[in-house]
Amino acid sequence: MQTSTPASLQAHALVKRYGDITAVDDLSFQVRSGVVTGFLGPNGAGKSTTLRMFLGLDKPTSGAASVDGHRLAELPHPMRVIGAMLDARAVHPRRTAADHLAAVARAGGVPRSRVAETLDLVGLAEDGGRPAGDFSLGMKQRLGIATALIGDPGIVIFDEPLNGLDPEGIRWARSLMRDLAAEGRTVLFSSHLMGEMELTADHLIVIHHGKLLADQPLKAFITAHTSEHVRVRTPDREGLLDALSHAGFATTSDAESADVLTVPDATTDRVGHIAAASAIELSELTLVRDSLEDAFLTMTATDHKAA
Ligand SMILES: Nc1ncnc2c1ncn2[C@@H]1O[C@H](COP(=O)(O)OP(=O)(O)OP(=O)(O)O)[C@@H](O)[C@H]1O
Repeated sequence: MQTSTPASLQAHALVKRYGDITAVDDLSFQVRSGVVTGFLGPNGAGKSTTLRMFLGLDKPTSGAASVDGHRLAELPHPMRVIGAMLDARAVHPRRTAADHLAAVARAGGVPRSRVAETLDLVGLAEDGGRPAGDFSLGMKQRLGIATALIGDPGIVIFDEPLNGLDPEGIRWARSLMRDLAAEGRTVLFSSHLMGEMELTADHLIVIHHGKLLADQPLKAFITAHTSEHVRVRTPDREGLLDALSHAGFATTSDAESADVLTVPDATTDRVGHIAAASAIELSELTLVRDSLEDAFLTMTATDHKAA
């Protein structure tokens, strides 16, 4: 696939109100090419509304959502610049997958040869002649992704692309997004599957109540909003509690199993050494790092209290 000139998405002081509801509230961020950017936020945070404004499907109340420095309406061949999958179910059920893609290609001034290429790319080469209404949810997702890619765009937006995909499909979609970014494209996707986002995204944009909460590399986000602790299991709980306390560690017990202790701000080397020095037997010694999900829940919970 060919990559067009460097592409990016830019939200500038973007606001969208629906009556009394402020769905998007003074949002500014930029999405870079060559990396996979995850768009994260709780239900109702304003993700879909923001994506719709980039695609010209919703008009900002104020501010601007630009694609390659332009409003979408100003681009002569938008489908060759940006492709999106917002709702994979938005396909006529009696139309075949190939006919659906051919109609989209025709409307976008894209050569018909892209239909077979794109069906192949998403693993539907054998299913192009079948009505989309007969497709499973996972196959519809693949067709939605094909629709986004038909114009060979430099920018792709996927809203919940992993919904309905089986484990093999999820792995496929993950590597597709990574490949698209490696080709220099701009990839923005939203997902509620945070484990998947952690495996797929390089960069995160986090919003809550329509406002920007974070715009940073995924690893930096996790480091900034989580902590590490040592989990240690011992048959001599009292002895270890005593030894750790003497060494200045504030230890908490696991609510579910009394023989498990949690030691914040410690290393496994240090805890292992303290235990050995007191001849205390350990049956487990693990450094536990919080996940993206932990980081996200911590951050949105904090913000909720502050709001
Ligand atoms: N057409 C509309 N009319 C009125 N309110 C709307 C409309 N579209 C969205 N909203 C409201 O705007 C807010 C943001 O919705 P949006 O769908 O953008 O959130 P989201 O982050 O995509 O949520 P989800 O993860 O649940 O899809 C919500 O309060 C929603 O009810």
